[in-house]
Amino acid sequence: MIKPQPILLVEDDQAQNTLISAMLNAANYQVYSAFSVEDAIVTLKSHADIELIFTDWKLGNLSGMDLIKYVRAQQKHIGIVVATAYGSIEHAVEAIELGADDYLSKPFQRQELLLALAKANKANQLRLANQQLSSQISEQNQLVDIIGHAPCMQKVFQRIERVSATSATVLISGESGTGKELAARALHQLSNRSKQPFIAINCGAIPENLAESELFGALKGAYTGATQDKLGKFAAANKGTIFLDEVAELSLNVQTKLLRLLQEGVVTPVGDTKEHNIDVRVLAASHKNLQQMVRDGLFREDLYYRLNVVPLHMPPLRERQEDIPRLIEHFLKRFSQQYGIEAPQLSSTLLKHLLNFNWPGNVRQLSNTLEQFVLLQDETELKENLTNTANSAQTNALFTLPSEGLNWDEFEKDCLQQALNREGGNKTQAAKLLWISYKQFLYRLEKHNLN
Ligand SMILES: Nc1ncnc2c1ncn2[C@@H]1O[C@H](COP(=O)(O)OP(=O)(O)OP(=O)(O)O)[C@@H](O)[C@H]1O
Repeated sequence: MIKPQPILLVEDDQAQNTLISAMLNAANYQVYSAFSVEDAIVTLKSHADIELIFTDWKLGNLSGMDLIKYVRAQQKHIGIVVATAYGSIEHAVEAIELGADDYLSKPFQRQELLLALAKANKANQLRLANQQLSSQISEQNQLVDIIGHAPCMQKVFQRIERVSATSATVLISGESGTGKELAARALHQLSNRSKQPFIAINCGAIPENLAESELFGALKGAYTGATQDKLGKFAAANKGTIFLDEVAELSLNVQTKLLRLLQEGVVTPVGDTKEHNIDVRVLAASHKNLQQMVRDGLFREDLYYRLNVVPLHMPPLRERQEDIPRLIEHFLKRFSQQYGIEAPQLSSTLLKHLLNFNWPGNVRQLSNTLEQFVLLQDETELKENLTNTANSAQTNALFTLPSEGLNWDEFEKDCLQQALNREGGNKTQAAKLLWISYKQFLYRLEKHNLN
């Protein structure tokens, strides 16, 4: 036998109440009877399982209208059917406008009553499904602290959610300011390591000669100035997550040690002979093309594959313009709270400006721009700044050929020579400076007899 469905019957006429109760009981409803609006509210509060109400319109001092208002204000998923006096269509209209699902005009047949209740049940289910859907949608507007609703961001969210439960290494790519560190933090926060440390390191900011001891630790006396044992970042992040930003900047020597950690789960501090076990999840990021660096012999291929178990690409802001209004709202709120200043209103022309700008510095640039706007509240200056950035980006992007032209061979030779001079004859570094592979660099040196 199907479990009876709880229903609240609100009818102030004792005889009617008993009659309708009997009809409903026979149709497998579990009836809670109330004789006034106040009575009904008390019953609703004490029986959270009630999802259906059948109420009379006229109820002493109050009316069905007050009950509908109360229920809808509580946003409860409750189906409501109202019984109105014969001929009072205006009450029926009012009831529906206020959120009742159906009405019955008195007198009504048993069959009509059951049909109206079935309709209200259906409407109720739809409301519930809609609310679940919209709460899912609003979840997808943001994952931890990452805001984004564009389809490309939804893919990012899905991937983060899928791999956050694992300890898989993730290589996060994307231009500067696209939220790579934010994604790494989200991966950590959604993992079961979230209570353990999250350590972010900018590999490009550590001097090459200190990188090994910074990351893997060092024993006292291992190098000049090591007056005591030094705990490496990996050991500090034990059981947690380490985020290696600008991983492309690590020297080949450090890359080798990192590979050993990823393969064996051990580190050897500088000056130590023993290996130490470390349980750390490694996340890495780079805005450089690591695959190209592998081809150029600047990044270990085996390490690249170890890091790139799960690739995660953060799209540039210009490819998800639809997210800009949401981000603007987020940053205006954040900075106005941070500085205790009321958020300024954006004019529609400024908004258009912000939407059409191509944001070479991505979300970071948008955030900085809005921080300045909150502080200065100067729309003209903001527009000017954006225009200047756009112009300078354009000038930087293009090399201006002198009007008289140039001797290409001489120009190339000059660049090679200057790069060598600047890097003290170090060909690997000189090649990097010119953004060409080491092989290409050697080839060009030979071409110009610069060997
Ligand atoms: N989707 C986003 N939602 C909200 N804030 C964001 C988003 N993306 C980036 N930000 C904010 O923009 C700034 C830059 O983000 P983050 O440092 O994560 O970028 P990044 O890609 O790691 O940059 P870099 O390569 O220069 O280190 C931070 O203040 C971050 O909070």
